[in-house]
Amino acid sequence: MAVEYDLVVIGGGSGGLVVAGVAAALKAKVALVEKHRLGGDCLWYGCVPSKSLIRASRVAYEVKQAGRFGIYCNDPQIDFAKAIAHVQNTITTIEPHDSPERFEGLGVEVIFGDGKFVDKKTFEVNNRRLKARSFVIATGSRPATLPIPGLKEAGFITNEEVFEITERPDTLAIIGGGPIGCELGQAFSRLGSKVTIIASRDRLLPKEDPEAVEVIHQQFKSEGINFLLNTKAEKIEVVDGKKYIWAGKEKIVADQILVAAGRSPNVESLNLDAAGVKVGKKGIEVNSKLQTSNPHIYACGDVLGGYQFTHVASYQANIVLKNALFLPIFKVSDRVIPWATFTEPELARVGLTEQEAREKYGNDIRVVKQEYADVDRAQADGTTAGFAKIITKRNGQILGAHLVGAAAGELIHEIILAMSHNLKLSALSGIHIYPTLSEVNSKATFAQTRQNYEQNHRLQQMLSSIFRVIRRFG
Ligand SMILES: Cc1cc2nc3c(=O)[nH]c(=O)nc-3n(C[C@H](O)[C@H](O)[C@H](O)COP(=O)(O)OP(=O)(O)OC[C@H]3O[C@@H](n4cnc5c(N)ncnc54)[C@H](O)[C@@H]3O)c2cc1C
Ligand SMILES: NC(=O)c1ccc[n+]([C@@H]2O[C@H](COP(=O)([O-])OP(=O)(O)OC[C@H]3O[C@@H](n4cnc5c(N)ncnc54)[C@H](O)[C@@H]3O)[C@@H](O)[C@H]2O)c1
Repeated sequence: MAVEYDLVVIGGGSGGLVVAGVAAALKAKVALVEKHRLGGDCLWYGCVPSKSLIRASRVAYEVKQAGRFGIYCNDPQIDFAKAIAHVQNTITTIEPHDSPERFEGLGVEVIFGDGKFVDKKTFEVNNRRLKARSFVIATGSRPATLPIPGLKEAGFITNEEVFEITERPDTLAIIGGGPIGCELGQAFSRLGSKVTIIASRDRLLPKEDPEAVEVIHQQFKSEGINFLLNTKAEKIEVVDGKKYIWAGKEKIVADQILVAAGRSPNVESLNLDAAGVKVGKKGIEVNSKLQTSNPHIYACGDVLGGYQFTHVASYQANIVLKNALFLPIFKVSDRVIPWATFTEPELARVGLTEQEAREKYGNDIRVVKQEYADVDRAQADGTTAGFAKIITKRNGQILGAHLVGAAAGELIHEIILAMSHNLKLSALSGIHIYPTLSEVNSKATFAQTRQNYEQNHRLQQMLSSIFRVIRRFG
């Protein structure tokens, strides 16, 4: 039976927009169904506003720290509402890139509405029944809710409200020590809030290399950010307009509570049972071709509950659109998935951690660590905290890298490129501009070469003998 569309995409965020835009550019007939507004979490409540607020807070911090360079300023006067205005202006400037007009111009039919599947091949929205060769679910995620007694009654904010408050809370309690809790915790602290992060695990950012996280712990302590580890918020009460949070042995008082304790996939309203699409504990289940349990329905992005990043949603979107429009032969690989947490210092990673590499390859691995303090530019900039840790197989094949330090989120791209092209660690030894922070990568390779040389006693003896002989002949 003929169908109206090649592709119906549900959800117009980082994943869905890539699928819809590229498919339309390839001349496929595409409908994009969005329940709210195009752009998704990244534009409205995620990457864009958080990085804009972080920038404002970094300026405040640098002004406060300027004395160490002999530059004396009064403590910065912080107009919080103006910092938020910078955040909102950034969104407004970027938004046209994700606008319905732009996508309609690309040939996508944009339909606003909250629809549902009625059977395995039909999606219904605004009383219209859309039939397509393939569907893509890219509905993203939302903040996970916490069953903490008193939380709802006390009131709280999540990433969906935090970028719109115009009054800075004097005291802020954050539940969750993941990337949202840490990025926003540091930003609010630098903008003048007294911040306490309540984290259920034994360290902040538990998905990251423990040594790298220790650098963040030290920085947070030095900035007066309070964080409680191995602690859960247990109950909340409001007394005289203040929120009191019982957490382990502590009772924290806060003007505002930010919940950042993980994500839930947006699947409930889609009637996925009718479509034969299975949902697991974390999100929609897919195979390596990103097909759901119904092979004509694909899914990508946060709704899978896997790596929840904009660039991963867009990587997956590119696989989905090829499989959905042409032949389902393309597979995702998680060998080279990078990400960065934009605290200061930044923390970036790609590939395996040291522990994962040891579990997989036993003693066939090498770990090389290069401190920022040995990089001249880091000394000049006064950004000496941190290191690059690169994990390789004995033959030099790069398995993973963890950078914590200034501009780590930029510097890791050299390693991502090397890993993507299966280049060995030695590929990073090429000429690097002096003095730049990127020398942290080339110095790591030299450190590895030096380590190898120091362990190779035969080579050292041989060279010694050769030079002895050469010296005899003047
Ligand atoms: C505070 C914060 C900071 C972040 N910072 C970064 C960062 O620095 N770097 C990074 O890579 N990632 C970051 N992320 C993660 C990033 O925002 C997400 O991984 C990314 O947006 C996921 O894209 P997506 O397409 O899966 O979902 P989204 O971009 O959220 O898009 C989903 C879309 O589907 C729509 N939708 C939902 N339900 C339905 C329905 N039933 N019908 C139709 N439409 C529906 C939504 O309205 C939305 O437009 C951050 C996230 C947060 C919360
Ligand atoms: N720079 C970036 O790329 C960036 C920035 C922010 C968010 N993100 C994405 O958004 C996702 C969601 O971020 P997140 O920080 O909400 O989630 P997360 O799941 O990564 O971290 C949440 C943390 O909260 C803890 N937690 C859960 N329940 C708790 C409780 N009751 N009390 C105390 N702690 C509790 C968890 O142990 C976990 O460490 C991230 O995983 C990431 O994929 C990315």
